[in-house]
Amino acid sequence: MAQRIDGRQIAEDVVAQVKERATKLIADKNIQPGLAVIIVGVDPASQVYVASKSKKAKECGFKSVQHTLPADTSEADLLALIANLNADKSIHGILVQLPLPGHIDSGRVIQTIAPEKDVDGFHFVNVGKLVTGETETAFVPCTPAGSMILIERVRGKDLSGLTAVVVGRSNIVGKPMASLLLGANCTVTVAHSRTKDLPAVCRTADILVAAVGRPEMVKGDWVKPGATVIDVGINRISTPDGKTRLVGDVDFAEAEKVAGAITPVPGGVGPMTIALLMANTLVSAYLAAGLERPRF
Ligand SMILES: NC(=O)C1=CN([C@@H]2O[C@H](COP(=O)(O)OP(=O)(O)OC[C@H]3O[C@@H](n4cnc5c(N)ncnc54)[C@H](OP(=O)(O)O)[C@@H]3O)[C@@H](O)[C@H]2O)C=CC1
Ligand SMILES: Nc1nc(=O)c2c([nH]1)NC[C@@H]1CN(c3ccc(C(=O)N[C@@H](CCC(=O)O)C(=O)O)cc3)C=[N+]21
Repeated sequence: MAQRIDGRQIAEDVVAQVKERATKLIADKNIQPGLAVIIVGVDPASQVYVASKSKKAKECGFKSVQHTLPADTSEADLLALIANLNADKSIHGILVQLPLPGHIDSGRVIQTIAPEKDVDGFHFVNVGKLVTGETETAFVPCTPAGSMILIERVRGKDLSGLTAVVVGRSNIVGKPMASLLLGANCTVTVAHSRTKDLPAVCRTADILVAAVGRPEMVKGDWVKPGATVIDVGINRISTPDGKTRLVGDVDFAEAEKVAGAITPVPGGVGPMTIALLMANTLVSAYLAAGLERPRF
């Protein structure tokens, strides 16, 4: 049976480090890291995530502000709020919860966030830095960055020469995940909906990352024996008793019989995403103070 990677525990370790360094920044420099989260409209699932982000930020000793805007907020009003937060010295991180309502151009919104406050790592400047290896000053998207920490906990820091397969090519998860693995000297394949014989491609992977949004798509016989499996998927499905439950993109019951190590859903990548958001906000505050970048 595969080792179960405890994302909740590892996320707690990261949060504890963030909190310690935030306390030091406040004591030594009188700078309190500040995170602003913007949510437009009231999607229940988004509200849960946003609430847990604000709670974690407070736990870390950050200033935490939340802007909840009505679903019919104009793009101009949202851009004006971002401009205010860009200019606000007490705010080091700005996160606009995605997806946004259809009448708002999310690309324009993301590119309006000052790159040095873009703790999601979605701005072109940060994307470019990641792809070119400028990781000293880049913000790396939280989900892939958190997934890398989980991979390193299992395989060690040296991933050179390992074969990695990332299923999914979104700008939020798949592409930055592939960049990080390539930066770590893995041989990387990015698979997607047009990939031929996906099971065979997946079976080549020493490290298999599933970021697809299809409940339990990756089956046990897609997994190379001993592989490290990172399940990014968060899918809410209905059960026969009329309730709902969260499942990943990997068929956990099957895959854990074959994999060397595997993340559960919930309790795997999800908590790491929130922990890395805190880490990125701390990094932003350190860089704004002219201090050396903390590493996680
Ligand atoms: N744990 C966390 O913190 C986070 C979890 N998530 C979850 O991760 C999952 C992926 O999110 P995201 O990247 O935003 O999703 P997107 O919908 O943006 O991207 C999905 C990707 O999967 C590919 N895909 C879809 N169907 C198939 C298929 N049948 N076979 C192969 N590839 C397929 C798509 O291919 P194509 O490009 O060809 O369409 C696309 O590249 C979701 O479940 C989401 O909820 C997301 C963010 C954070
Ligand atoms: N600008 C932006 N940045 C994001 O990072 C972002 C976003 N928009 N939009 C939505 C997605 C999704 N996302 C998750 C974060 C935490 C969990 C998480 O903590 N999940 C728990 C379970 C939570 C539950 O029970 O519902 C777990 O997996 O254990 C999941 C998903 C961040 N996202």
